[in-house]
Parts: sequence; C-alpha cells; structure tokens
Amino acid sequence: MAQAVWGYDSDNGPERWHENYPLAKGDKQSPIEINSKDVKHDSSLSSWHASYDPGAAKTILNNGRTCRVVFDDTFDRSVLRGGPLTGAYRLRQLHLHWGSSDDHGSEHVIDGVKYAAELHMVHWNPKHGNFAGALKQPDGVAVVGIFLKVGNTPKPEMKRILEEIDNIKTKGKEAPFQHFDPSILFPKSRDYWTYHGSFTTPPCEECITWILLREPIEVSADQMAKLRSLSKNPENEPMNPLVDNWRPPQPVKGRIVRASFK
Ligand SMILES: CCc1c(F)c(F)c(S(N)(=O)=O)c(F)c1F
Ligand SMILES: [Zn+2]
Repeated sequence: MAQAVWGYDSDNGPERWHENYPLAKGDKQSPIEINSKDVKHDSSLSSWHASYDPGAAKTILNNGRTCRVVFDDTFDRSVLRGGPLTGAYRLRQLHLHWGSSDDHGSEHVIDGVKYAAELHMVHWNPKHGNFAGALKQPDGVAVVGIFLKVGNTPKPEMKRILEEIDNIKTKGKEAPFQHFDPSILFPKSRDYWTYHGSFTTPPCEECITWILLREPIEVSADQMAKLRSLSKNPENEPMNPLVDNWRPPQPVKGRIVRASFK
C-alpha cells in the first residue's frame, strides 16, 4: 500500500506532496534556482551574526529523512541576528540534504550549479511564543543555508557530525551530541543571498527568511560517502540508502532575491 507519509520516492515524493500538503503549491515555495543576473544587490543589508552556545547542542538523530542535530531553544541561548532579520532568532536544529552522487544533492541551485549537499541551520523568532506559532508567521523562521562541495581540503569541523553517523545508521537512532558550536561550519565569507520562502519539506509553510551563504564549504568524498551510508529504514529492516532527500527548485513567482554583495 502506498505510504501515507511523504518522502522522496516516486510514490510519495515532491511531485505528490501537494495532495496532502496544499501549501506545497503556494507562491512562495523553496528551494529556488538563483540566477545572478536577476539578483538585486541591496547595500542596506547588514551582515548577519550568530552567537551560539556550544552547550546548547543536545542530540543527533536519523529520522529516516535526514540527519538532524537538535539544540536547546528554551531561551535565547544560541541566536542569529542581523542581515535581513529583525530581532534575535533562536537556533533549534540543523540538518542536511544530499545526493546519491557528488554532482547533485543541494536544494537551492546557483547559476545552474547543484552542490553535493546543503546544510540548513533552522532558527525561529521567539516573539511568536513557540516554534509551532512561528511556523504560521511570515517572519517566523530563518534558515541559514550552507552549500557543501567535494574537495581536497575538507573542513575538519564537519568531521564531528560525520563521526557521529556511525551511531545513528538507521531510522530512529539518536545519540548524544554535545559541546558543539555550529558556527565553526561557516565559510570565511559572510556574503549571502536572501529571499522569502518556505520549508522545503511538508507542510511547506511559507514562514522562512532564507539566508544562503555564497561561499561553499568543502567536504571530502569519503565524508559524502559516510552521509550516504545512513539508512532510511529502522535497524530490523533492509538497508535503504538515505540519499536524494532534496526538493527540486520551485517557481520564483516574481520574488526578489537580494544579495549582500556586489
Ligand atoms: C519542521 C522541521 C523543518 C524541516 F523538516 C525542514 F526540512 C526545514 S528546511 N529544509 O526548510 O530547512 C525546516 F526549516 C524545518 F524547520
Ligand atoms: Zn532543510
């Protein structure tokens, strides 16, 4: 019987999400393709600042759709501010999207370039009370997107997340993940694109201010292979590689993408 739950397979993938999640056909959906020629440099955009408490990191888990690190967001402990944002947004979780091979896997596509993976740091606006409330607001959530490309000088900090993969191989597995400051994953440059969009997974609420970093970080081919060794299935079921958990670009529908850089 067809899975009632959404996923990335032919019978429950992005082309069919709208059947159970009507927002998926909205006018401000993510991801999108960014074409530099259509981007508007906005000199009024300030730089963004993350002040994260390494002690806020709690656990890392495989939920069968991605690998997610969860943080304590019960108070303003790890926050993102500045850039296109008003106020401080609390870091709640980070997760990744990746491909079955190095030539694709990112959700946003930049001038036709698909990266091997895309890392999302999800923050929410505490003025809306809690995360569930923030999802209902256009300024509720801010996601920093970092592109991952395969290279020969991998970022040592990515090692920490990928070393934990061995402990969360199958769906439902969770492991402690503490003393981790995700800002070590940021590239040198703070240049970014920003636009208004949605979750790239159901229910696809249009509550996200996207902040996409222009400079990709490098990972090794081995690290990508490690990510692809995760299974979509629980431990008592056959290994089903967790790969291609990305949504394709959605219609821009007249939205303006602004750049913090010329
Ligand atoms: C509801 C949990 C959740 C996701 F599952 C998710 F995929 C994203 S995404 N890819 O747009 O960054 C979120 F921001 C998010 F908060
Ligand atoms: Zn994501």
